[in-house]
Amino acid sequence: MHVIVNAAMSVDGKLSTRHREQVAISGAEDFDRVDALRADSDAVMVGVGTVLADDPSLTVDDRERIDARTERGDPPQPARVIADSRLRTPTDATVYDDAAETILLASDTATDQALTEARTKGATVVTAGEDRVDLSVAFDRLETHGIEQVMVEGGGELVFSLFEAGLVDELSVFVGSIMIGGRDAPTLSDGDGFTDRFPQLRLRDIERIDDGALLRYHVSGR
Ligand SMILES: NC(=O)C1=CN([C@@H]2O[C@H](COP(=O)(O)OP(=O)(O)OC[C@H]3O[C@@H](n4cnc5c(N)ncnc54)[C@H](OP(=O)(O)O)[C@@H]3O)[C@@H](O)[C@H]2O)C=CC1
Ligand SMILES: Nc1nc(O)c(N)c(N[C@@H]2O[C@H](COP(=O)(O)O)[C@@H](O)[C@H]2O)n1
Repeated sequence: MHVIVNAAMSVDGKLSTRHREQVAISGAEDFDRVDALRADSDAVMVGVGTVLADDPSLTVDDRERIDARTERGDPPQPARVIADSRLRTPTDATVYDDAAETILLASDTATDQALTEARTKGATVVTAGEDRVDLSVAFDRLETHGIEQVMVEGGGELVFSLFEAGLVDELSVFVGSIMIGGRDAPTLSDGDGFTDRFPQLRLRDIERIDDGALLRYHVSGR
């Protein structure tokens, strides 16, 4: 599995405000780059925190990119993958529309009722892990669904866990020219944080986009 994490953060490293309300940090050019990255992926993944905060669509917008996917034999849209141990994705969430396949990664804590509801809404549920989703096991199972490249869009809890598990191959982060602040505002990598064996990244390139900077890294490991 090839895993690319992509996110947009303020100059002070925040993904959104302390209210966890979505902030447009990227400009038009960066959102278009994100659309192209989605189109090149088999799946677009977020944590359930992002679904609850943003109610995202996680779909490709550009018609030509959708057509190019079908021409090469891929589904028109990448699958949407949500790390959602207890199946908290609301039944009226946009990810339950029929625009793309939706795969919920759950753990053993998901109740039978929640499993039935999610499946009734049309989602595929993949169970991995006792408490939280075991991301390594879940990714192995996604590979059996033909998913070889995943683009992860956040949020900070999920990004930390992926780095902690050594599952990230590439990171691209757009640094927008705004300051958000707030000790409780989500950052690019939250979770418990690292105290040693910090993940090592190698800067691949820097590009000016909109009024910000796109930083692209290879992840070398811990
Ligand atoms: N600027 C940007 O590019 C982006 C900004 N955002 C912002 O980030 C915020 C949401 O981020 P955040 O709250 O961190 O939420 P996340 O999207 O990272 O979701 C976190 C949740 O995922 C579930 N989860 C399941 N398995 C795991 C695992 N192994 N490791 C970690 N989490 C797991 C957990 O819930 P459970 O235990 O119930 O399963 C956890 O609470 C919002 O404010 C959103 O607007 C989000 C994405 C991109
Ligand atoms: N790349 C990027 N730039 C920003 O400024 C953002 N706020 C985000 N947020 C992510 O995009 C998702 C919304 O996707 P849809 O447009 O609804 O498909 C959101 O959930 C975050 O993951 N990303």
